[in-house]
Amino acid sequence: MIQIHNLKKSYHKQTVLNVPEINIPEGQSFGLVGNNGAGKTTLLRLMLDLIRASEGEIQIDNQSVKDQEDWKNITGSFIDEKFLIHYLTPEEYFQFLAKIRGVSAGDVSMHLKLFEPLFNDEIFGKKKYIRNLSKGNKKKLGIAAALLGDPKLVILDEPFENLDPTSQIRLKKIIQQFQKEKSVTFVISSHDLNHVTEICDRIVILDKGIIIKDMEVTESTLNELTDYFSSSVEN
Ligand SMILES: Nc1ncnc2c1ncn2[C@@H]1O[C@H](COP(=O)(O)OP(=O)(O)OP(=O)(O)O)[C@@H](O)[C@H]1O
Repeated sequence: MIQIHNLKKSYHKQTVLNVPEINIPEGQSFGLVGNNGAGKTTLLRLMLDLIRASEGEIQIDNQSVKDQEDWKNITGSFIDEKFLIHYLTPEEYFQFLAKIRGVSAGDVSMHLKLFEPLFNDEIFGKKKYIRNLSKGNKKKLGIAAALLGDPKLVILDEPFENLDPTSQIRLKKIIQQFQKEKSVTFVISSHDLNHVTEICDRIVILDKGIIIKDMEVTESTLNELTDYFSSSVEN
């Protein structure tokens, strides 16, 4: 689904990301962890052609993200609040998305039904503009939007950040449902080691833009991650 080759990103001659090779097969849930400034968001932004690489290439579904367009039809994403349209209400935003993604009103309603427990009656029917939603509720809306229209690939930057504990558990269940029933490929960055090991099959640790570990998730992965991040505390 995603192929990364010789990827480098530099700012003012300083390399912030250097990834020789990553291949993410279809249906995999790929987790990205690393301390602040490790390069996680940079990698996700490069995947979505929001910034341009200094060297190298990313392909989604065998298409170069910087030169081709069709990959956009199969990709859903939520990186930050800038992805939303703040002067719309959530209802208007989903009507807009339905139009551009060719999703029927019935399918939008069915989709939003899946998110009802997560939305907790705080997002729709409140006559509020998106700009007036809380940080956590904006995030919930953005994730629901990313998953609309049966995307084959979904890219999420820190989806659990700013969500209350109940919402984190509800979101995890929704992601697991999409993994099981729709075989969506996920790329998820997170600082939450527990959640990321629960929902991902593979986890990559980035540090200063470099891949430190690339692990298939097993029963021992959470301990390995905890050991890795604790050792940085001791050093
Ligand atoms: N536009 C920019 N100009 C200069 N440096 C940048 C720019 N964008 C990102 N960087 C640098 O790139 C590095 C990686 O940043 P990035 O946001 O990808 O890290 P991250 O792993 O997502 O961190 P966090 O966990 O804090 O969100 C950081 O050192 C950051 O300062």
